[in-house]
Amino acid sequence: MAHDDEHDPKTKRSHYPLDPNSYQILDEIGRGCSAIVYKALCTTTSTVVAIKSIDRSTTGDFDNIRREAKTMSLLSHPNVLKAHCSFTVGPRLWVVMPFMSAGSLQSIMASSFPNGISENCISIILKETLMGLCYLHDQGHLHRDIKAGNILMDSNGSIKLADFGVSASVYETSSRCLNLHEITGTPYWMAPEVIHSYNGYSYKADIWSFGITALELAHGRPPLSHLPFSESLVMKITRGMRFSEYQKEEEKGKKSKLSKYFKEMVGLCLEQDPCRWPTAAKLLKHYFFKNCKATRGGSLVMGSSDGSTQSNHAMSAPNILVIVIEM
Ligand SMILES: Nc1ncnc2c1ncn2[C@@H]1O[C@H](COP(=O)(O)OP(=O)(O)OP(=O)(O)O)[C@@H](O)[C@H]1O
Repeated sequence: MAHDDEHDPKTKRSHYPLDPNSYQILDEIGRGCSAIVYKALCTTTSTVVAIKSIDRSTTGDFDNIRREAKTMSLLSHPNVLKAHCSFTVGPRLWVVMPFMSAGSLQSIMASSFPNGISENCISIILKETLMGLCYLHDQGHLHRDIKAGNILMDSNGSIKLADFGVSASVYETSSRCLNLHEITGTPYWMAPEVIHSYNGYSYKADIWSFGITALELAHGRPPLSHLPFSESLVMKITRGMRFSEYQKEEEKGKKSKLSKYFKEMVGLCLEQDPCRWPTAAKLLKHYFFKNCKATRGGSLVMGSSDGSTQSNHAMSAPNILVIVIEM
């Protein structure tokens, strides 16, 4: 049974001290553009946590970062990574959050599934991600950087949407409209309308990135990733990105490993006309997600490279070779 941090009294936000001396840094997990993420032990709660340490001096828009921390601490959904607390430590902002021991889907694929993961697993991962996205949209937030690198998994298979580094709260914009005339996100996953930016960023541009993420999980990399960033942008703008053409190219001479329901679902996300992109709630009702159960209903069991299966805790991302769903 997947463990739900938000509903565990041991991990309630108020239990986490706003004092750096209460955290013992154990390891560096990774580095992003302006942050270092550490695995740490909270000595007062005896809980392992992740701490995102952001350097104020190297971040242009510190307000945006504070918004990230604020947004993360106010959220409460099993599929959205919540911050336990945040506070400043000298020139840095520390954001304390649950530690997701299996890492991101991108790092899991890089170490064990370079050509993508099975459709059965994809359907569960995407359904959980979409439930998190639905919640964010309902709360008036855009994510703006949906990709496998921002979908985190813990050792018992629960999935959380993370990294609000570029998210924006719709309710914090003065006009309360959905046109945020900024280009943010990671180019391969960005919707053409965001690149054009004449329409601004809407909820539905998250849906485009969600569709790109589905393809990333299926093939191990996002479409056009063989091109440099700038070329991939030009291609999207000048030629439009036709999902059917991309899929034909991917499957040239091979038997398709993807079902018609997967292709149909992704096709909806990557419609050329943004008006036709479904909302997250509508997409969740798609047949592709009908028969897959969320992990809290059962448990994600991860098979190791020696062929054995383990229910949880003992697995580390590099050992994950097959993921089977036990219902
Ligand atoms: N709560 C967490 N538990 C475990 N690993 C995490 C957690 N949060 C982030 N990570 C990992 O830490 C690394 C750095 O994350 P971070 O969000 O700073 O940067 P990024 O997403 O790689 O890049 P960017 O700067 O573009 O956001 C990533 O590999 C990420 O998967």
